[in-house]
Amino acid sequence: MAPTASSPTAQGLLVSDVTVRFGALTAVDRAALTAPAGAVTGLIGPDGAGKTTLCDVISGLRRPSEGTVRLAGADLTGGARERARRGVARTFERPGPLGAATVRDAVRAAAARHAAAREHPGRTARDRWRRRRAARRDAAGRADELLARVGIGEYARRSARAVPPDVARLAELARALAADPSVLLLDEPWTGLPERRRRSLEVLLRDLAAEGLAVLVAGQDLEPVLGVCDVVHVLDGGRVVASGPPAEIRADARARGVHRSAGAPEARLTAR
Ligand SMILES: Nc1ncnc2c1ncn2[C@@H]1O[C@H](COP(=O)(O)OP(=O)(O)OP(=O)(O)O)[C@@H](O)[C@H]1O
Repeated sequence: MAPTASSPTAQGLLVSDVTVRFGALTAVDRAALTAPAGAVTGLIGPDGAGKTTLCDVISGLRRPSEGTVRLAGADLTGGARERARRGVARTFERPGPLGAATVRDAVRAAAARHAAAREHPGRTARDRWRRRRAARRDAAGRADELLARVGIGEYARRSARAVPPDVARLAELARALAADPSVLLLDEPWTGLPERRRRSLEVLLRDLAAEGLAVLVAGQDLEPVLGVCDVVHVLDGGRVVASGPPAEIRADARARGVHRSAGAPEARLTAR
C-alpha cells in the first residue's frame, strides 16, 4: 500500500537507488531503504559493506553518483549544514574532538547554534542582546537536560579533552540531539560502551522513536542492532540484500551468510 502523506514512512527518510563509486569501486550499489518516523531502523553489514558511505550520503557529507534521499516527501539536497537545518543529525563511528572547554560547553554550543538558527532577529540592538542572553541561558539548561538524558550528567563540568571515549561518544549524541532532529543517524553507536551504557542507549533509542524521530542505526554486530530495531536492512558489498523485522533477519540465509562472512560466531544469532 502506498504511504499516505501523514504515514510514518512518508514522514521519515526514503533512500532510493543510491550508488556511490570511488573510481572503479562501487561502495554503495543502488541501495534503497526507508527509515520511518517513530521507528528504529537498522543497517547491518560487515566491514566495508558501505554503511558509513550511505550515512555520509544521507547526511550530506558525500554526493552520490546516482540516487536520491527524501525526508518527509521532499528531496534532500545540499550539504551537511543544509541537511542539519532540515532535521538530519548524526553521530560518527569515530567521534571527533568535542571542540569546547567542558562537556557542557560542547553541548551548549550546539543547542545555542540551533536556537539562533530558529530565532527571528530582534529589531533593536537591545532587543537582540536580550534574545542572545535568553538563548544562552536556555542553551545551558538544554545542555544539562541532554547530558542527563544520555546518562553522562556527572561529566558536564569535566574537560572535553579528558573524558573517556565512551563518554565522548555519548556527548556527541547529546550534541546531535541538541538540534532537535527529526532523523538521527548513528554509526556504530555501541562501540566502546560498557554493558550498562549499551542497555541505556537501547532504551534511549526506543524512547526517541516513540517521540516520533526516525532513528537509523548502522552497525557490524548483529545483536545490539537486532535487539533494538523494528526493521533491519542488511548491506553487503554495497547492496541491500535483505530487509525485514529482526526475527526474519535472524532466520534469513542471506543475512546469516553476511554475518558469517564478517567472521562473527553464528552462535550470536540467538532468539530475541
Ligand atoms: N573515501 C574513500 N575512497 C575510496 N574508497 C572508500 C572511501 N570511503 C570508503 N571507501 C571504500 O568503500 C567501501 C565501503 O566503505 P564503508 O566505510 O562505507 O563501509 P562500512 O560498512 O561502513 O565499513 P566499516 O564497518 O568498516 O566502517 C570500502 O571498500 C571502503 O574501503
